[in-house]
Amino acid sequence: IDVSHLTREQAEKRLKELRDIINYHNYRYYVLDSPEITDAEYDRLFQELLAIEERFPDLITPDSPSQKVGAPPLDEFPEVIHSVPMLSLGNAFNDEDLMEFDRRVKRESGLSKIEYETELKMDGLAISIRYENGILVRGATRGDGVRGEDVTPNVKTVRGVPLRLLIDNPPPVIEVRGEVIMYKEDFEKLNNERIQKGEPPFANPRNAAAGSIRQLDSRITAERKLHMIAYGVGEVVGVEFKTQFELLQYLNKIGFRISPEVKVHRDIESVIVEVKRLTAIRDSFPFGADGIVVKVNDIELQKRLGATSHEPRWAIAYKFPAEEAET
Ligand SMILES: NC(=O)c1cnc(N)c2cc(Br)sc12
Repeated sequence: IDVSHLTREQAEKRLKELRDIINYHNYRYYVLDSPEITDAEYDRLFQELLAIEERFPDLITPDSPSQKVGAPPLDEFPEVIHSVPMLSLGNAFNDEDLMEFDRRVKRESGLSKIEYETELKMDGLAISIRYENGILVRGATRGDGVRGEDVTPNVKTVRGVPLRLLIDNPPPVIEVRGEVIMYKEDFEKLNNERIQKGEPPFANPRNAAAGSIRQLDSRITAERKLHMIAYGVGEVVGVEFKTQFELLQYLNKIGFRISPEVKVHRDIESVIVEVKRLTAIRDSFPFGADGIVVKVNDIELQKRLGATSHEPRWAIAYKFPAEEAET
């Protein structure tokens, strides 16, 4: 695409337009799963942006879509300290465990009625992405919950991760947490390629996602077709939420994929019905899901219940029964 006629001022204006247009179409395609333009039209826009940035490299901004294709390899990952620890979840394996969870929440809160929210538990790698004034500034792995690895260049390549939040007046700080996953079909294709090349196949999509996000060369990460599904927040300054359900709607609005099948329940009995329904359709999802996360919906109550040193008291993961070995 010939951009030689552009003055610097015209280039700056056109780059801003292209960033907004391309970032919007990324959201349509990877988050809403409903593209408005063809891949060819998208590629033309992307090539125009690259051509202008090549002529005016100092006009490249951190939220440019060109920053999603990866950067030269690192020697190692810097360390990140999570100001809000990334906790893991306690497990429930049957209805009685869920009833016991409900009894414990009622006992600890002194309430006789608890509203719950359910989401899928994706089988991937937990990631925390920090945005300052709407710009992606850091992506980190969970690590041990307090110390993780800075994998920012890699996180930028993940589908469904916006480099700039899609709202006009973004909060000063928001850390979005979610699971980086690889779709089952992309996992199969990747393993076939690896076997063709005499490389060891990955054992499962979770290992493939973890191995891909922890690549020192983020250009390799960019080829691995990773997706992110958001499910919570860490440090937040300047925005508040009343319920978990509202938090998820906000995350979706600012540019993230969220779990399919999110529901609010007036009691644990309703949760148990939903657990049965989702267990029956567990193989229908394009990514690995290893259970259902059951959360107290009211954020104020979540805070009151708090957490142990490594698990929240306001959430539990119902684990799907181990799948019978494929015969
Ligand atoms: N929907 C959710 O909250 C969710 C989904 N998938 C996961 N692997 C995890 C882990 C934590 Br901790 S929460 C959560």
